[in-house]
Amino acid sequence: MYVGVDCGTQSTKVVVVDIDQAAILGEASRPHHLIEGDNGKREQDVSEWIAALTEAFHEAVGEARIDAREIRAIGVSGQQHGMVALDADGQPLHPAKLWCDTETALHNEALIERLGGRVGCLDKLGLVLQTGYTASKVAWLRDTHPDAYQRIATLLLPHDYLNFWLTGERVAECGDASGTGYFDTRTRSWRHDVFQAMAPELSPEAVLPRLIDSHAPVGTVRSDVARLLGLGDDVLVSSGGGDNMMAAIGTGNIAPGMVTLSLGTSGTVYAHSDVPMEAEDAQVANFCASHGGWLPLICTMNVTSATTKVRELFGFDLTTFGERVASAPLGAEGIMALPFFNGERVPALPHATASFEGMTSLNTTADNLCRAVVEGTTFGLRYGFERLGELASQASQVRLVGGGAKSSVWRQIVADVLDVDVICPRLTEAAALGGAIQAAWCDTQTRGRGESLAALTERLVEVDLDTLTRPRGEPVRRYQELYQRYRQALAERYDVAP
Ligand SMILES: Nc1ncnc2c1ncn2[C@@H]1O[C@H](COP(=O)(O)OP(=O)(O)O)[C@@H](O)[C@H]1O
Ligand SMILES: O=C(CO)[C@@H](O)[C@H](O)COP(=O)(O)O
Repeated sequence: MYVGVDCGTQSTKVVVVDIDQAAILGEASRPHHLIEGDNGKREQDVSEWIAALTEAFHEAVGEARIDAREIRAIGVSGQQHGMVALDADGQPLHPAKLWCDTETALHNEALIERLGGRVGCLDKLGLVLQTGYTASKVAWLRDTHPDAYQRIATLLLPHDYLNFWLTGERVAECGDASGTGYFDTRTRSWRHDVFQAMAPELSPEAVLPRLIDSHAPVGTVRSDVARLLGLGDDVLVSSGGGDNMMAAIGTGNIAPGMVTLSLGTSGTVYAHSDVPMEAEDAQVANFCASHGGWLPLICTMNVTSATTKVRELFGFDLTTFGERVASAPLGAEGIMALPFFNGERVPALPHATASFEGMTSLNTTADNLCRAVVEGTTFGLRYGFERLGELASQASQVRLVGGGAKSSVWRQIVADVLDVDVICPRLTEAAALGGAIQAAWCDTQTRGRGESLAALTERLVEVDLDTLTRPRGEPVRRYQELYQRYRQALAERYDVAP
């Protein structure tokens, strides 16, 4: 029996998987609260992650009707890029600053310049720093909270922190480490020189966690945590990884030829690559995968965060929201949303704000505004999909995950806007499933059975044929025109090349 945990932006999900029966026996989630500020601040209290994990774990195990002592290993997935700065006692020095925090955008720009611009970043890191990466958050802490900064003993990412809570070990792995901004994604190693340029008072040898391979264990669960969760002795914790890396595993995207697209708080599009990607476009992040290989990725900051904002304005539940989107005509009668409620990463517009264009006294209806925000976020993903070049365009099918993938009308909009077949895995909580699969891989590698990751994903990742959605001729053509209008708006308003 294996457990996968995914600490996303809005909630922590837990799944219980029986790999012998190839069955998902239980799943549960608990929400987190976001600490927001007008200046782009997006933070979370790490104790909420622990509480959510613990509660969701008990519920998922209960639903699975198993004894928790049957669990052999746990794999943890986490929202990428967040900064968890710990003191010498392992206590957080500040709430976790999240991937979607844009308060640190100016620090990011300064770091890029310090590293020698786009060329210097590529040379040192194999990717160009983007708003939200961990490095700018460390620089921000140094500027704004020098006392806390001076006391940093360990710098972890969100999933590293949960691994630390589970095991007491301060460890990192290459997939999530790729998004720190002080890690060379080609050689899969920390860049101490880059770290020191950003944080000269700290010793990288001391504060950066030990790197392990994706299939290696972080350690075993500490006895007090084992008691809290009802686990037996010697429960392994696998390396885990960033949520996109783990969702790659959970969608079977571990070899070339497949694309995963996530409609979560963020929107992401990514594909496996056997070699590091030398992207022309700085917006493509050449991340390492958490299963070996690389996972070139683009990320937009406004997907369900934007749709939720509009949905809640009208007081709609998810079902009503889906019905309203479906009942508005394609193109929302001329209303187009640039949904940058939280700035944007791709395209790089950290200070942008959201706008709805083309509103008149006749077309300004709740239905049209709901449809426009879904279409606008999907246009953003098409922009990202195009940046991935052949890696995306050669895919014959896109695997759709994240909360928004549960909406059939949104699946159709994605298929029509991207002009590609889309399908969901049976478990759309793909990052949590990826955690459980990686845990099984780690356990069987460590304890003898030696099952390959490919064999495990083949057995455990199942697509849901009922969700297969194909692009339709006329809507594809109409969305092509509307996407051009979206690009035109980006060019006029923000100088993004058309
Ligand atoms: N049927 C649906 N239609 C639109 N949005 C949905 C639907 N179901 C869930 N969501 C949204 O998905 C989001 C959660 O997605 P998830 O991938 O779990 O996010 P994260 O991992 O970033 O926390 C929530 O904002 C939720 O409102
Ligand atoms: O920053 C990125 C990817 O680079 C985001 O994808 C985060 O990893 C958050 O993921 P979700 O909470 O939206 O799943």
